[in-house]
Amino acid sequence: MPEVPENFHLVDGPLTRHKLAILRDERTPTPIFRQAMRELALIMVAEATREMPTRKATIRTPLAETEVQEISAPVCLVPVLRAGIGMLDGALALLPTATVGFMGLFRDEATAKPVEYYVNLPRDLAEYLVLVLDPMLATGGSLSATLGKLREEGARWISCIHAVAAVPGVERVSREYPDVRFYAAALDPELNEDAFIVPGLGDAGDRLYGTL
Ligand SMILES: O=P(O)(O)OC[C@H]1O[C@H](OP(=O)(O)OP(=O)(O)O)[C@H](O)[C@@H]1O
Ligand SMILES: O=c1cc[nH]c(=O)[nH]1
Ligand SMILES: [Mg+2]
Repeated sequence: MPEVPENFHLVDGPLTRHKLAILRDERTPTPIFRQAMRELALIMVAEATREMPTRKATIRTPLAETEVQEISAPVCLVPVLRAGIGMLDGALALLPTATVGFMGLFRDEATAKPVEYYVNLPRDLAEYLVLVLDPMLATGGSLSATLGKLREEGARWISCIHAVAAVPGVERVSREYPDVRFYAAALDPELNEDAFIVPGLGDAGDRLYGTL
């Protein structure tokens, strides 16, 4: 395992490994791939919420008054289109009251640089705990652009959730955004000449939506 930055968290266990095995397998058909991505998102989101700030509240159970803890701010989920949508349903299963913002980017095939085509974020982003959803972190270009936009819009507390991250991308975004937390179920060593993650799982958007 390469040395990882402090703000990168590998979410590793039998269940994430099992889901990843399904996602990585080139024989996995689209509906099963989509289901495994949703399930992996559930696990990853549960892990990322562990660092969310909480506040005390007093409530009554049917028996007595007691002190409880609540997540202290509203949550905004930001899937990076298209592939991030594959994690949205799983995230909403755990955080059903979350607001959803959208970041539309695709990588130019020739340059691997992100091209922005749609942004729709809530006003007052500073008020939210922001969870970015994108299955793949390759060169880090798309995530860097996303984080730049979120900061511009005022976001302060941000965590990012990925299925597979590659070392070059993790090094880039963790250096550029040391106060953001990054979670992935796998950390893959390298990119190929087309900037695809190796071994990776291929093009996550194409595999989710059958556009191979
Ligand atoms: O770290 P990077 O090198 O920027 O690569 C990662 C990006 O590439 C993929 O999106 P893609 O451009 O394939 O768009 P899609 O989701 O619409 O398929 C992926 O979902 C990330 O957003
Ligand atoms: O390996 C990769 C790299 C970028 N985007 C993907 O979907 N897969
Ligand atoms: Mg794609």
